[in-house]
Amino acid sequence: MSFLTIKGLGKRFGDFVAVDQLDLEVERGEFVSLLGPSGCGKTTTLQMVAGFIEPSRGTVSVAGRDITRLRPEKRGMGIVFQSYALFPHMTVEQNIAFGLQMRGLTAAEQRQRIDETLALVRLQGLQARYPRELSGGQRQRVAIARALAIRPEVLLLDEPMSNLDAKLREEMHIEMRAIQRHLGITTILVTHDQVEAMTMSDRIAVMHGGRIVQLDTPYGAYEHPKSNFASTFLGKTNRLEAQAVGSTAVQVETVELPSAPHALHGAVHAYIRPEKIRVLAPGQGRWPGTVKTKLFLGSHWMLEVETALGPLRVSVPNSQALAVEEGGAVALDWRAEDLRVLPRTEAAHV
Ligand SMILES: Nc1ncnc2c1ncn2[C@@H]1O[C@H](COP(=O)(O)OP(=O)(O)OP(=O)(O)O)[C@@H](O)[C@H]1O
Repeated sequence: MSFLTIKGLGKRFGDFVAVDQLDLEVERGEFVSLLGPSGCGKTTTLQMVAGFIEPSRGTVSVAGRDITRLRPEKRGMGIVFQSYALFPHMTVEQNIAFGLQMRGLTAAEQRQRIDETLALVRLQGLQARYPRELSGGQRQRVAIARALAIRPEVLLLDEPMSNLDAKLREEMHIEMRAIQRHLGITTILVTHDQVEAMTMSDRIAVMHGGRIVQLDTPYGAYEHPKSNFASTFLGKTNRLEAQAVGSTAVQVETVELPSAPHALHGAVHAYIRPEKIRVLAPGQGRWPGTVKTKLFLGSHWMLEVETALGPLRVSVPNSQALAVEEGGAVALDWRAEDLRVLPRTEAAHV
């Protein structure tokens, strides 16, 4: 049985359905991200799990116990918000100690817990500082320390990295993931940042319109998106308007393209990721093209190539020699199984 179970959870604000019949089972020690665009219902879902918003329907259970009507402070959950919500008039140590005092730990127990937690988030030596005397990254560590100090069974993270600069954010993803694994703490992260979700999660719940439209490993969600929404929201992709032909091909304009196996008929979308396309010398691949744009992005080049199928974005790793310039002729090719096929129309909410 799963550790954290969300069943038929829904929230209406007046006539507006913010979260619609959401089901999710999270295993003990698992890290699951709720990933989706602004307004898809991620935060509302997290707030219902935390107990700050009362659900219109459905239940939340932890270890088999229904906690849907339990007050937030009785749920034993650690929470880190985007704003960190530190107490400005308290030192780092006092911020961390607050939850421990509320739980009645003795002074000696508090001391030990604070020292352990400061070491865990690498903040030793800063316990006497006030939040205003810390950098953004340090403040975020205090917020994480405060959530972890109470040894929660469940950790809820609401866009906790979004105020950090890109480099620090990347470091924190790796560090936070290591801490979460080390403690084996069941975690739900809310984010609209797909890299964040992919780096940290065991599984990603892709959300759209108040529902989970795909629940998968990061690799599965990226490589095998099950909807047009998931396909375009996670990573970059080229989308072709096509017609299904048999079960292993599609037709684009008058051109037939072998594809990954599908069971579709009629109008479809065919997707090919930029990094799945190979750039070859003219005549050496199936699709002749002209390079319209060539951008250097550090780890890779991004090309836009005009072809008979339309403009295609192609990503070429920096490790690969790329002799072609803008205006130059190339040939493109890819493996049939990398051309994914999905229905063109989806249910209204997907
Ligand atoms: N108290 C409220 N009253 C009315 N509508 C609300 C309320 N809270 C949220 N909503 C609406 O519910 C929808 C979902 O909001 P929610 O904050 O859960 O989205 P989100 O996916 O977390 O987005 P973001 O990433 O922008 O925070 C939004 O359309 C929002 O406007």
